[in-house]
Amino acid sequence: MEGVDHLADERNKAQFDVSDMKIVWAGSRHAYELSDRISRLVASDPVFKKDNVSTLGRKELFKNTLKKAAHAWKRINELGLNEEEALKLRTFMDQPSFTDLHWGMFVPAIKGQGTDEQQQQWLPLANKMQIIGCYAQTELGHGSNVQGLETTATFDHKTDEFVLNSPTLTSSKWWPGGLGKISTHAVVYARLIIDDKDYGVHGFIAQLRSLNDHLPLPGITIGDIGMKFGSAAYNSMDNGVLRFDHVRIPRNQMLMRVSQVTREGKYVHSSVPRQLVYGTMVYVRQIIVFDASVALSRAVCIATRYSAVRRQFGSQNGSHETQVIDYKTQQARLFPLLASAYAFRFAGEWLKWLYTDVTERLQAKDFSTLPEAHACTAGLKSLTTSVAADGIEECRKLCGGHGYLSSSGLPELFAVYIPACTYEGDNVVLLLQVARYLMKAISQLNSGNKPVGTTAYLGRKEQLMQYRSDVVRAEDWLKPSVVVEAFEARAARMSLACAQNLSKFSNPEDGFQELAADLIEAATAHCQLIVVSKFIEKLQQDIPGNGVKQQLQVLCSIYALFLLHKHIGDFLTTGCITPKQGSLANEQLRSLYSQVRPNAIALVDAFNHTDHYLGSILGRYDGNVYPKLYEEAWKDPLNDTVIPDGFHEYVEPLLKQQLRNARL
Ligand SMILES: CCCCCCCCCC/C=C\CCC/C=C/C(=O)SCCNC(=O)CCNC(=O)[C@H](O)C(C)(C)COP(=O)(O)OP(=O)(O)OC[C@H]1O[C@@H](n2cnc3c(N)ncnc32)[C@H](O)[C@@H]1OP(=O)(O)O
Ligand SMILES: Cc1cc2nc3c(=O)[nH]c(=O)nc-3n(C[C@H](O)[C@H](O)[C@H](O)COP(=O)(O)OP(=O)(O)OC[C@H]3O[C@@H](n4cnc5c(N)ncnc54)[C@H](O)[C@@H]3O)c2cc1C
Repeated sequence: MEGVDHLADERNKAQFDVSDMKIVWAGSRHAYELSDRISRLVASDPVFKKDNVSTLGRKELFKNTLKKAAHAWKRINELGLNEEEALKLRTFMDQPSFTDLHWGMFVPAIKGQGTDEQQQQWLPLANKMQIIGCYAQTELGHGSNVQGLETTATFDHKTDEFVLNSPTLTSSKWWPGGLGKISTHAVVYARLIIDDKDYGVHGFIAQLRSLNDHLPLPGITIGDIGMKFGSAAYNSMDNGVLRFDHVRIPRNQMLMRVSQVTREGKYVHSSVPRQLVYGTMVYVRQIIVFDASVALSRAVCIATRYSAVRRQFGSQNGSHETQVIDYKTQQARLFPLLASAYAFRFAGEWLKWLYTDVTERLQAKDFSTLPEAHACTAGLKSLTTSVAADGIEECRKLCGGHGYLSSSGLPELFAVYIPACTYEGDNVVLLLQVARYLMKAISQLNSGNKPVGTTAYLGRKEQLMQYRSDVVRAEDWLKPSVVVEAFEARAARMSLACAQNLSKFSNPEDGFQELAADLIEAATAHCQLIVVSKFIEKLQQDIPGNGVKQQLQVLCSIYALFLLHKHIGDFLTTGCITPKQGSLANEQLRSLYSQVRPNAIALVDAFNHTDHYLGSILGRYDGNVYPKLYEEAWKDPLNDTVIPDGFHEYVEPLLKQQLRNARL
């Protein structure tokens, strides 16, 4: 029934004020109002309609994306939107496009690695979109191993230029988004060669296409790398291939904040750490953590609303069947994901703070927190994207058969989201970076170097090795200090065990390779500890709103105890808890699920997703699922005609043949 709220009863059950929770989720009243206003603006604009994208062919899809990107830019200018509002508008457009890389990586790379002069030269052009840029780092042969890149930038003393070259097939740039068809410029990562000496990988600004006719400049071979996973998904993006055949660029197009090449061809390294060449990745990884909470929240919102609408079994004397959300198995699969979406939101908020702090310190030439920022962004990017990707697929299964329909929104969300586990650093490779950071922190304990930041707990090594949980009742697991101590002890013991095993190898690198699987488990335990701790810290703040804090406390406990239950092997084998304490945690978890149940719909309403952004019939705000599913089926192009194309050509002759055979 149109106009009826089928989920009204569910909404009435809520024990907290959903409008206050919306503000907590958004981060502030300002962020909520901005997000609410821009999401509605996009939803009401017919150009941003997206319900047909999954039936478009690649070329049509790409053209449709260009149209939307251009329209977004037009609206941003017409409405005079600021940077924050413009970013939201592009987010709610919800179709990956070249502009993501232009604003998300090209511009930040120039800001982070360019000198003041270079910023003055390039940023005004980029900010007005008079040039469009991408981030060309990965090659056909190397992605994770950045030091292994093969593209060269050789200094020519005579002409004061660099010569960009792709010496091998494997040195072809491969993957950069926006590169394939649209970018006019790129930040290209290449090995700097001066007088036959290799100075390693540096960033260079290169023009790729003419600003007059958009054709590739001489010496440049460029194109799209082809279809990717899914139908629409990331195929709206022109991930590209690029080869240079001795292409010349002026010397001042090397990004020179970290190191410089003088007119005389002298290489000068400034006081800035060389790792700042990787700074754009740190910036984007931090955004990706926040984005993981959004992606997961969309899937959870769809699965939760649909689970309240869907009924199976349990009818007695003609009464309603049971809502599937009331099945304990459904709750045990769904509610930890709901809790994770909130947990990642707060971890993302904290990471944004950490990133801002490290950026301010860098300006003041304090580089001390850079390793911590790298380890935290790498680790949390890995943890949150893996959980979000698996979580979206779990939400599809939670919606049964209808979850597999394109109109559920879940297949598209999954297909577009899963590369997050790979781009900006493969998740395993990034966890190994965290493990290196942890092993380094442990190796420095004996030299009196007190670990700080997220590794501070390792400084209490002796105490954590003695730790035994004192939980005696299920409710004890609700105490934040009890949870944090157990997670700290587990993480510390796993890391210390790795460090001890590493010390048995004469060559530490051999040991690191051999123990890599254990090391990533230790790194995961460390990252989970960070997320749990940041959730608990959030709850120590003043959180206004009727019942809001109580709901968040329940979600925080679910997040922590679900992890404890899932990784019970770690907690038991490290001797942090006993089997009895493990089963008490599980008992508490069951009780927490029952507490979430009446609030579940309101907790997903608090994400404030519009129906346009969700793009899901199963997740509609009004819960009017069946009539809309039925209506949508008839819109499929196959239903344009009663008899499909090809029937007369291929199937009818078969049927006729059978008929003839039968008559004979
Ligand atoms: C305002 C607008 C915003 C718009 C929104 C934007 C959209 C955002 C959403 C994104 C959505 C879609 C975008 C998708 C686009 C995808 C883009 C890409 O994928 S770009 C390519 C990304 N590539 C990678 O991530 C490669 C992964 N590999 C690496 O990062 C490294 O090479 C590494 C770390 C694996 C290798 O390290 P290794 O140890 O072998 O090498 P080094 O010798 O280089 O390092 C030694 C030393 O340095 C430390 N280190 C490493 N990395 C960093 C870093 N980034 N920062 C600081 N320090 C770093 C390392 O720990 C070692 O330290 P040490 O103390 O010596 O042990
Ligand atoms: C959709 C998408 C968009 C992208 N956009 C861009 C872009 O705009 N610009 C850009 O420059 N790049 C981009 N990339 C490339 C991306 O950054 C790389 O694919 C990513 O960094 C992973 O590197 P790889 O492909 O070399 O994987 P590989 O390193 O080859 O990984 C293959 C396997 O090997 C494992 N492995 C690798 N090294 C180790 C190790 N040391 N120890 C243990 N296991 C290891 C990995 O875990 C993985 O299982 C994009 C990629 C995708 C999918």
